Amino acid sequence: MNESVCKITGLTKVYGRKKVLNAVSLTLEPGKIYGLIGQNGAGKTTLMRIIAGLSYASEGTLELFGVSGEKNLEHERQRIGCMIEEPALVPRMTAKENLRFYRLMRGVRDERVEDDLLALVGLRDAGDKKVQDFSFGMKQRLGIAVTLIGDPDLLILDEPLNGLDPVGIVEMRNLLINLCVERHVTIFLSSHNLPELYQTATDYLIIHYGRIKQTFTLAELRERCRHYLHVNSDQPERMMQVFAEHLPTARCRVLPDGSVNLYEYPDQETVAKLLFANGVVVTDLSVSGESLEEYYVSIVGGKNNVC
Ligand SMILES: Nc1ncnc2c1ncn2[C@@H]1O[C@H](COP(=O)(O)OP(=O)(O)OP(=O)(O)O)[C@@H](O)[C@H]1O
Repeated sequence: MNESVCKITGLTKVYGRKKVLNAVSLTLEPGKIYGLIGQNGAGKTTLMRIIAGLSYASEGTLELFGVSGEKNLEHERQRIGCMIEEPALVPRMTAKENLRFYRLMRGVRDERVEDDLLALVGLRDAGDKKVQDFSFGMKQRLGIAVTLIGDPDLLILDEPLNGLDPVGIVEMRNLLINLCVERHVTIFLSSHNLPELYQTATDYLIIHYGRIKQTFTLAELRERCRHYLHVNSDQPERMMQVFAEHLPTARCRVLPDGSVNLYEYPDQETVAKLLFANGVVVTDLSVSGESLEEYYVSIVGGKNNVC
């Protein structure tokens, strides 16, 4: 079945006079891990809360598993597991008691899920330990186990990597990939840890000031990140003038040392000839690749971006 897991059209959320989500449209397809990227306050949590039914849109439509309408959505949301901000765990209860509590709340009869889920998130030996004695990473993993009660088809995780140490991050990555590959869970997660997201997600969405600025797959990211032209010269300011005059549509990023990464440039030779013809001595002209982090900055702009 090829039905989308989530389809959003023209979604807007207004708080007071502020539009925190602005005409957001996106589709989440089954079997993928979507990484939602955006700076603080971009609207990531708000978007996730609306999909999860914890908040309502001011405008726009939301479809889950092919159905829309609030009444139907309420039913379909049983197929969603979500952890938005800190996992809601009861510190004085053990891990197993927490799972039991949520299992009963969700009306799942089979108590074997408690042990199964503890094993799945790597907490098999910590089931009888009180959550107040858990490390942060253990709480995050137990939080994920809670979201998996009821065998969800869509998992929404807001900053699940926050506060994890390097080992915890790798464990979380393996867990998420395993859930997607083995259990066919679609995952929608947000994170500021872009190097990690690069290794975990299959698809990306960049949200900027409440708007979806770009969506792309990992393959597209690799393709786009493969080439940019790094140009250095002995006259950085003159070089920028030449680019502004002759390559007005080229995207570029100025690095702190005055060198420039050019994206979507005509071709290497044209750029070299252009600079030469305008009396700029080029000291470096090389094609390189970039990271997700650099790509993100080139899309949303940073203080070093001038065009
Ligand atoms: N209940 C609320 N009332 C008023 N404004 C809100 C409310 N919730 C969020 N906002 C505002 O909406 C904007 C988006 O917030 P949101 O938490 O969705 O951003 P975010 O991308 O998740 O940021 P972060 O990376 O810091 O978690 C922010 O400007 C925030 O102040």
